[in-house]
Amino acid sequence: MGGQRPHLETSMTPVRDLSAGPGVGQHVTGLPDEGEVARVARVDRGRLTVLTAEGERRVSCAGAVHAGTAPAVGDWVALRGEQAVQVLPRRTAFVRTAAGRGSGAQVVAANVDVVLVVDALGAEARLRRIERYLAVAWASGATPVVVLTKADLCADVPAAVAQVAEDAVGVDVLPVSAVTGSGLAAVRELVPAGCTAAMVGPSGVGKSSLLNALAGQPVAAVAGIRGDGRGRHTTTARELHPLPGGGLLIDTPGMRELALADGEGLSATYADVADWAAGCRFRDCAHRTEPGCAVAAAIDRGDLDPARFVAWRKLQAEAHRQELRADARARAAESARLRALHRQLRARPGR
Ligand SMILES: Nc1nc2c(ncn2[C@@H]2O[C@H](COP(=O)(O)OP(=O)(O)OP(=O)(O)O)[C@@H](O)[C@H]2O)c(=O)[nH]1
Ligand SMILES: [Zn+2]
Repeated sequence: MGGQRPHLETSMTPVRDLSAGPGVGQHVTGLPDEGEVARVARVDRGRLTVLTAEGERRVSCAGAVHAGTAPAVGDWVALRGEQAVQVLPRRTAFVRTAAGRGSGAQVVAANVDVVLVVDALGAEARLRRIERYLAVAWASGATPVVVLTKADLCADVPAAVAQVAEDAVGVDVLPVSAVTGSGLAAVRELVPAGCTAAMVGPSGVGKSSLLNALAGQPVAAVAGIRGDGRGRHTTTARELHPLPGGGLLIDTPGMRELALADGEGLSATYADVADWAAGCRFRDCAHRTEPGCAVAAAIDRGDLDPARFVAWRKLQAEAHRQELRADARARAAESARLRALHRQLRARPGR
């Protein structure tokens, strides 16, 4: 979704970067409205909780913001006084297409660099489920990493990691335990200063525990010890959490529900790409250098985001690999049958 970063006045001293993007406190030029920028940490009913160099603030949205792009967690907004007057261009965006009814696409998190696809090692790895989250992550423009929690409950961590790694082509897979702290350092390294990460994954796999462990303090309520039943975040209203290393971690209910809402699977996520591909001249078009390739044409015209195409192709390749694996088993069975037949023929006297 490669939006342009706003041009920054380089003579200004950066105050503190609230992880990659315009430095907080810097002035942003090249925008209709000049002003201080801040990072959206929460959105409720049109009011924003934003992080600035001075700390957390609550601001309202100016009319122009109401009319234009609705701010999401992770957005950079230009402030004027106590109002957000503009949403700055996004680098990446997690989009939830509202099922049915025409409320359209909703951005649930913006400017995420790394997506932690969280699943637990305690139970059988859910490969299809992880794939679905990976598809959504790739589509956002961010880079996914699989984080397998509850390593302390797993008897053979390397084997479980290898199984997921074999399936999640080109994606790092990291085991971690919020209980023993093993693997936490490697996850922290994924979210250094200047980086914004977000978590996706089903309920109960340990996302809140992971966030607390990474933050080094309890910022999110963990199942079983959240007492008042008044919702997930009991100690803070933020959905964007600064980590000790300088990075930021987004944990918002919208992200948590993302892939579950998208149960129809990959074809629905990438229906547009499949539509373009159906228009190629050759039925077996690989969408590389073939003449009459409708996908390449759509990319050239700017109708199809190349990152989205790459994501789609990765998933296609993965589906193809699964088929080949099934095929290989079928071929092995077939050649065993033929070998047996040949042995019988050779053994037959008087050929
Ligand atoms: N043994 C072990 N248990 C863990 C670990 N991480 C989380 N848990 C437990 O797993 C349960 C769920 O943890 P949460 O952190 O609330 O999971 P969540 O993904 O945030 O769940 P939701 O808030 O429902 O989305 C809790 O009982 C945790 O104590 C871990 O690394 N090891
Ligand atoms: Zn093509």
